[in-house]
Amino acid sequence: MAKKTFRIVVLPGDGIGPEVVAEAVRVLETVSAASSDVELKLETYDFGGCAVDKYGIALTEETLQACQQADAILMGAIGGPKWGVNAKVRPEQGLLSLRKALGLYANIRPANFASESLLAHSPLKPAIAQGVNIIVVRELIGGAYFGTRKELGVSPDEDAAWDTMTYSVSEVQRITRVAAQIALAADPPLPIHSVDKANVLASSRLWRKVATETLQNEYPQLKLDHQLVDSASMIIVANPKKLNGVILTENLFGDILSDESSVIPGSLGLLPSASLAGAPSVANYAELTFKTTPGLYEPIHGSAPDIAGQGIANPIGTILSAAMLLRYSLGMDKPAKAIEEAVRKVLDSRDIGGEGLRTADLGGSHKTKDIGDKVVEILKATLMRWLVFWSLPFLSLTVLAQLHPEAPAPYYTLPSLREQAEILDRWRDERVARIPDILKKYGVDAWLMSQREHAEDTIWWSIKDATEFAPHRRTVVLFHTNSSSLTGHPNPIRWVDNTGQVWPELRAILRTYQPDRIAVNTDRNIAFAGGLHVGEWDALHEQLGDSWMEKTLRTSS
Ligand SMILES: NC(=O)c1ccc[n+]([C@@H]2O[C@H](COP(=O)([O-])OP(=O)(O)OC[C@H]3O[C@@H](n4cnc5c(N)ncnc54)[C@H](O)[C@@H]3O)[C@@H](O)[C@H]2O)c1
Ligand SMILES: CC(C)[C@H](C(=O)O)[C@@H](O)C(=O)O
Repeated sequence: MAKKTFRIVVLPGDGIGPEVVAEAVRVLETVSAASSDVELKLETYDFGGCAVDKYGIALTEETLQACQQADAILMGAIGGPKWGVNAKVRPEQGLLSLRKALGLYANIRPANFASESLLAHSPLKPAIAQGVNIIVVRELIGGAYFGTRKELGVSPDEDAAWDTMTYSVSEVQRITRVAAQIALAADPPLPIHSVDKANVLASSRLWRKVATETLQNEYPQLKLDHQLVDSASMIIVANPKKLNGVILTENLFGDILSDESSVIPGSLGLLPSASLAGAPSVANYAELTFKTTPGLYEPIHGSAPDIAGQGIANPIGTILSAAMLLRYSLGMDKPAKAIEEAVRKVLDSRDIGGEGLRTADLGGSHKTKDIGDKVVEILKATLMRWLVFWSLPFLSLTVLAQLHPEAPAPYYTLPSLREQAEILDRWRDERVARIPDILKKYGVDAWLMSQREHAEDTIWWSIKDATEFAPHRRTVVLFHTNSSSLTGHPNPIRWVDNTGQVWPELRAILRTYQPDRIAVNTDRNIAFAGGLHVGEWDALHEQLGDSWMEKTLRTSS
């Protein structure tokens, strides 16, 4: 089978950029070489100060075109004193143009500990820093960065300069949706802290209103609070865990707050970032419907001119950016996790079984390349273990065939029907055990399924006993969260009804349990086998009455 090819543009940039990118590139090459179905094609282009020196501009047409055609971009860092704030052409302009041209409106910057062993390096006391897990979701192509501006010395008012901070409803809606998707990807979902300056700025009042409405209307299960940016910046140093979850904020505030929170885990050199043109991919690359989410991935630090050229920069932030690239743009979550695991092992101290490697920013003397070598070594071992594991049946058949060239083709026997039923029931138990968490994730307290013989809910087939063929005359099932007042009852509670007794029992249970939101499967299009059919919906309504039906939430199965 032909390998699926992903095109990755690499922009090493300036200062320590090329040094840290070289290590992340080796990591991606390792993943590509070990994969039997994916090939990562990496192409390097000039971007930033190095492009200013060669071509007079930071972002050439050729580089822009390559980025537009790529599945994802890996960047190092750009800028430096050579092209400082007073320079005619600044590399930073190239980065802003690239973000705008690619529509990279969602900047995701996690701040957490890649290894618990780094706690001592935090500028905060360990008790305050331990457990910090903040993901800043920063709007990246609006606000003061891209509003109209006037420089000093330009008429009409030559003594003045200004920038304007503008936001539209749709710009706030789309970044709020990305924050919500990221919050929902965690289990349980993360709270969202929206940060603004609504007590002063008009654009912040719009931000607060639209973020609130979008979350209330589209993601009512998520928790939202609002913080003013000045107080949020105090909380980040005084009690950062209070902001654990997703910080949703506009471009300029996000630039500042993400730098502030990023130093908590010990060094700027540790943290990755992603800039996306849409919500991160949740599908796997092997699924038929998979589509890449274009994105640019870079460490959160700059070009660190003070240490450039010495081979001592910390490459971890860039290596973790490569992991984010695999996960968010290419749908390759498994190798992404393997990279994160290898990084943790490299950083974990020796007394807990890690390698304890440290670059100078973390008080050590290991070089950039030492860290890359070790990450690659551990990653290779993991990927090799997977390869052997998956090819074991194939290998043993090949060996068998060689030992007995005349032997008939080997075949597998199925287990007995009783053993098959035991296996199927074990799978069923695993599925049902996940349901309470799924209910919590989607913010419902219960899930009610009612059905008749010959009008079965499709979900039925995945939760029934292996030896059951169809629901009885009427079968009603009520799933609940284990943390509810129904703890002690089986989950699900199930009634097989031939006498009509189910309804009083169900009403009694609901009265004791008092769920606020009850999910019910219905499907208007697939009358039978797609959830409740019309007659059963009416029966439910008649038996439960309006007050309970108002608490139901119709979900299409
Ligand atoms: N996205 C980007 O490319 C980006 C981001 C921020 C700054 N910059 C640019 O980078 C240049 C330098 O900016 P700055 O000095 O304010 O910030 P910086 O992040 O480059 O450096 C700040 C401090 O952190 C240290 N540091 C940063 N990354 C490190 C790493 N991987 N390992 C070890 N130590 C590391 C540096 O040595 C320096 O002491 C400026 O031109 C700025 O505009 C670029
Ligand atoms: C280099 C600069 C333009 C950039 C920004 O301000 O967005 C940087 O600080 C960042 O956070 O990536």
